[in-house]
Amino acid sequence: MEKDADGFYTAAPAAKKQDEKKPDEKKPDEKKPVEKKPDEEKPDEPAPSTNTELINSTFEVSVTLADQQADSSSPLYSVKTFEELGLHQDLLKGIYDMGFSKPSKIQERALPLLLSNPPTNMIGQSQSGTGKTAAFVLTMLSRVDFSINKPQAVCLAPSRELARQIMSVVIAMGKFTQVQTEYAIKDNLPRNATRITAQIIVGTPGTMIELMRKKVIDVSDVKVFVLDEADNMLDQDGLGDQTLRVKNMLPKSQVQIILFSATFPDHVRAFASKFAPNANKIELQKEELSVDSIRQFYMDCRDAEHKYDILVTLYTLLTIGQSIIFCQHRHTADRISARMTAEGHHVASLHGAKDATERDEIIDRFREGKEKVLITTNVIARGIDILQVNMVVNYDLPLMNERNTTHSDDSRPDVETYIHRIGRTGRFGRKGISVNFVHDRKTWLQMEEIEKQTGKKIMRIETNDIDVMEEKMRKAMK
Ligand SMILES: Nc1ncnc2c1ncn2[C@@H]1O[C@H](COP(=O)(O)OP(=O)(O)OP(=O)(O)O)[C@@H](O)[C@H]1O
Repeated sequence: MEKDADGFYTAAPAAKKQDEKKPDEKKPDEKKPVEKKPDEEKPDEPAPSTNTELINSTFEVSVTLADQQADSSSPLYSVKTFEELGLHQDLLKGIYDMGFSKPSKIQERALPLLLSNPPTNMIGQSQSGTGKTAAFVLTMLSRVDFSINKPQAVCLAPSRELARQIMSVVIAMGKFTQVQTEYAIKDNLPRNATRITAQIIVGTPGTMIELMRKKVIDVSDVKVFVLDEADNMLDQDGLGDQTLRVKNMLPKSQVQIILFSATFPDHVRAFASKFAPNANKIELQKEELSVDSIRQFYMDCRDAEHKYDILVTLYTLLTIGQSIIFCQHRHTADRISARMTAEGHHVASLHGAKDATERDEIIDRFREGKEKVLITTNVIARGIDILQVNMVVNYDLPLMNERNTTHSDDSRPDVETYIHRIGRTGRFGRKGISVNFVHDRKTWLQMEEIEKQTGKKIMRIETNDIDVMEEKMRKAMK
């Protein structure tokens, strides 16, 4: 199969891990109030290594995997082949047609468990960009009886953008099968639709509930229920209620429940075990949560306005590959993009307040590389797989109060969302960098908490000398 313009199935060599240190004495003293941190307060960091090549998204996957074989701790490492995983010939053809030559570690470990009979539930965790989608898509495709024109597999995702992406994988992997598919996302079906006969349905919970309630989706033959970004889908502060309603509409027995995510915070893990009883579990240790191919940085900004100035200064660097800029609020995303556009820069903004058609157009343009810089909110923090994205900027750090609107004063950092946000880059062994903007004591402490919880160093890039800043960034991107 030809690769799409969005370059879904290409890969580049993995980044080498850097052993860099942020001097401890430069962190604010916990006991004393911390002043704003002007750049000159801290010495510069050691320059990152430049001995790797620029990301080349036209490299074939086999190159990446050959590289990865050497490191058995890599989430991309595998000793098995797809043939050994017992997949149907038509699915093998689909996989190879996508350019996959070997399973990744999560695929190697999860697929035998997912495909064994009788079907067993699964709670699977693996870092961002390591191939979880293929694991659950292959399971759905393997379990569907193509001679029956009724829904048999239902997959929920937290955003329409992710649902559309998952569907593109279903279609690509199922290319040599007779699979029929349908979306359950807003404004997709005609209002008078009466019955979906497709075997695999991918959507978001609200629309899925509506279609099941109206019996447009007949659930009686459903045998696989997948939650991608499962911790988010089950979180009572998020989509938990809706997801539970969908589950309660499915047949009580016979349904294999499959939960996948890069993160499973403790409070969700317990609920996940009830939601998917007796599940096989593949879990990550806390220190393994994010991949090492993402190099993390921060920039000291004097105040909120300085954040904007720095972002504008970074513009050329943001467009070397593609970049995603995450903001806390929709209005911030709109305001920054309007201002940058007025100043002659080319950026796009995407958030949940835009209508469905516009959202689809924006993400498609970004996928195709027609937009290089996307300013957005948490709406695309999870799952979105665009291989050319080599930089993520946390213009605002993610906070718990965005997740839980009933606790609007909760300014603790949302570490899970942080892990997912930076995971939009550095996918399947590619290199990527993330940059956090911090501008006062509060944001500094939030970032420090993220660093503590993820166990990964976040290195400083100075902002007081633009040339030095640019130079460092360019090096980091190599
Ligand atoms: N076995 C494989 N060989 C080569 N490329 C692969 C393989 N499996 C997956 N990929 C590619 O790796 C990229 C990341 O995969 P995927 O989107 O499934 O990651 P993920 O684990 O679901 O990430 P996230 O946690 O961000 O949702 C995709 O572009 C996918 O096509």
